[in-house]
Amino acid sequence: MISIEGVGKTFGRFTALEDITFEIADGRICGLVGYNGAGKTTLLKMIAGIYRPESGRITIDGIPVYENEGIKRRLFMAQDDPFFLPQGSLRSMALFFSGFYPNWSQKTFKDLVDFFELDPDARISGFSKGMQRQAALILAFATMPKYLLMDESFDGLDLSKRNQLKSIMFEYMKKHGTNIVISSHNLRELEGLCDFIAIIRDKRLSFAETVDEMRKRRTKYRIAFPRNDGAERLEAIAARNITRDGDGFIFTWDGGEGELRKMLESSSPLWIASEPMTLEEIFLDEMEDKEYDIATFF
Ligand SMILES: Nc1ncnc2c1ncn2[C@@H]1O[C@H](COP(=O)(O)OP(=O)(O)OP(=O)(O)O)[C@@H](O)[C@H]1O
Repeated sequence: MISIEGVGKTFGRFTALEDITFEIADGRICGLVGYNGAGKTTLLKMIAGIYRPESGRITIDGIPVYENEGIKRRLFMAQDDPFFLPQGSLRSMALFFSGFYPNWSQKTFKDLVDFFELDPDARISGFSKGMQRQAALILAFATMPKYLLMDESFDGLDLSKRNQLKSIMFEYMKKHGTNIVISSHNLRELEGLCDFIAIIRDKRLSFAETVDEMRKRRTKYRIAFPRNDGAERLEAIAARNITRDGDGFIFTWDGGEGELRKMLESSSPLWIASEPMTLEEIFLDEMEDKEYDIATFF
C-alpha cells in the first residue's frame, strides 16, 4: 500500500504541491492525472524516494520511502526522460540494473527484448524516441518491481505498442499483485486500464477514488422539455455543463436518475436518458476550465 499523507513540495520559493493525501491499495493500477505542470512527475518522484517531501510523509507498506534503500530496490520509476548509461546498450543496462535490483529477471528481460524486437547490443542512444521508451520499459519490468511508477509511459509509442504495453501491465499486475501508478494527461489512454484515479489540480488533490466510485457519483443525462425554459430548469437544480443537443439538452449531475426525475417532476420532461461518463468527460467536468476568447489573440 502506498500512503501519501499531507504531502507538499516546493522548489525554492515556488510551491509545486500542497497537502496531498490519498492511499493506493496493492493490486491497483492508479492513473495520476492533471494538466501540464500540475505536479504529476514531482509526486511520482516523491513516491519513488527521489525527492524528499517537505511536509507530510509518504510510506510504502508503512515504511517511509525517502530514507529506505530496501524499498527503493523493490520499486521502479520509469521516468519520462529515462536514464541510460552513456554508450549503453540494453545488455549493459541489464548488467547494471541486475546488480541493484534483487528481483531482476533475466528471463523477463530476454522475453521482452524479443517481444519488442530490439537489438540488445545496439547503442540505446541510437534508438528512436519510441524505441528508447520501449527499452526503458523492458528494463523497468525486468527489475520485477513490487511498485511500478510510470511517468507518461505511453508517450512516443505507436498504437500497437501502446496496446501491447497495456497487456503487459495487466498481466504483470495480475501475476504479481503489483501496484502500478501511471501519470498521464491523456484520459482516453487510461480508460479501461486504470481502476483508480487521482486528479491533481492547482497544486492540490482534486480527488482520488476508484473508477467505479467516480462513475457512481456523476452521470451524464440527456433530457427534453415540452417548453422553452429547459436551460433555466436545469440551472435551478445545479446541473453542470449544460449543452443543447437537438431539441433537448445534455448535462452532468451528481446524483441518481430517480432523484433527478423527482426534482424535475414539475417540469414534466418529455424524456430523460442517462449514460455513463468517460474518464475524459469526468476530468473535464472536474476541471472547469477558464474561458478565453482565443479569437482576440490574433
Ligand atoms: N526541479 C525543479 N525545479 C524547479 N521547479 C520544478 C522542478 N521540477 C518541477 N518543477 C515545477 O513544478 C511544477 C510541477 O512540475 P511537474 O513536472 O511535476 O508537472 P507535471 O504534472 O509532471 O507536468 P507535465 O504533464 O507537463 O509533465 C511545474 O511548475 C514545474 O515548473
